[in-house]
Amino acid sequence: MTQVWVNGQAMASVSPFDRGLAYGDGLFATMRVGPEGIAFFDAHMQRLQQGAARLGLDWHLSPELAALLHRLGAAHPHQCIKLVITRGVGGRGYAPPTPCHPTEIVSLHPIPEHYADWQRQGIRLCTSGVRLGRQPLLAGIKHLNRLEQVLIRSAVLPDGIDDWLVKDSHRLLISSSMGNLFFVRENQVFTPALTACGVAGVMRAQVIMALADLGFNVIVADLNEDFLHYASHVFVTNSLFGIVDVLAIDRVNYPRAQFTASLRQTLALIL
Ligand SMILES: C=C(O[C@@H]1C=C(C(=O)O)C=C[C@H]1N)C(=O)O
Repeated sequence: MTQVWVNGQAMASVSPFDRGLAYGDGLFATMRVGPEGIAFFDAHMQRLQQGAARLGLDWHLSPELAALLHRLGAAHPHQCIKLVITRGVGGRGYAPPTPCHPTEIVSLHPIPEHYADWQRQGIRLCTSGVRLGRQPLLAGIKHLNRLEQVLIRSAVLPDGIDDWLVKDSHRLLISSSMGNLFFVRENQVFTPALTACGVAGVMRAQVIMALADLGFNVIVADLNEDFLHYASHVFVTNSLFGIVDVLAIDRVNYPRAQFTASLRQTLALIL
């Protein structure tokens, strides 16, 4: 059974009037536990803090929550810890309560077994018919409103396809259903800007820094569909599967990049 803590209490429940439930009014982080605790813990907390500021949600990491997360991280290597922060209990309408008392939900999960295969073998993507709406106020943060992703993942993947490529309503390339995209061409690596929609993943930020250290010119920009043909290699990142090579998108095939394996090694991402 999934283990869960609500506001530090094991197996406690959440109010039916919690705004996370009513409006998706909150944020979340999905963190991989490596051999030495939660990977990129500070970066995850920083992104939650930035998301909270964007939503005007008065949340700060407390020593108690940090201690619980670190304790779980130490006790459950190679698992996934999910942290959900909501604005807490509110009345019936949209207007946020002041002050708010955020709800913190921590849960422990296995890492999907096929992610190790994805790392070893690479994956194939196919374009989703669901396009993301553009909302700069929410772009980049990992807020709880994920109905677009639910619609994307509700469709049955064609045979031999592992995940969806997701575009926005302007047909710009944004992400896979759950990871950030990188397109390689010679010494340049391009990744979508995510200023109108999408989630700026913690792994994306780590990979951007590591690529710069390796001497790549990393370009964060709006990318149109031409990039599918312009790129010689493509890979996708998220906090659980780390870095996964993309072998094909629709009818375009890509050889695996030489450097992604060593990047996985450098960032300690190997599953
Ligand atoms: C949906 C969740 O998180 C997203 C999905 C994954 C994943 O399935 O690999 C990883 C990180 C998130 N972008 C979740 O339930 O944690």
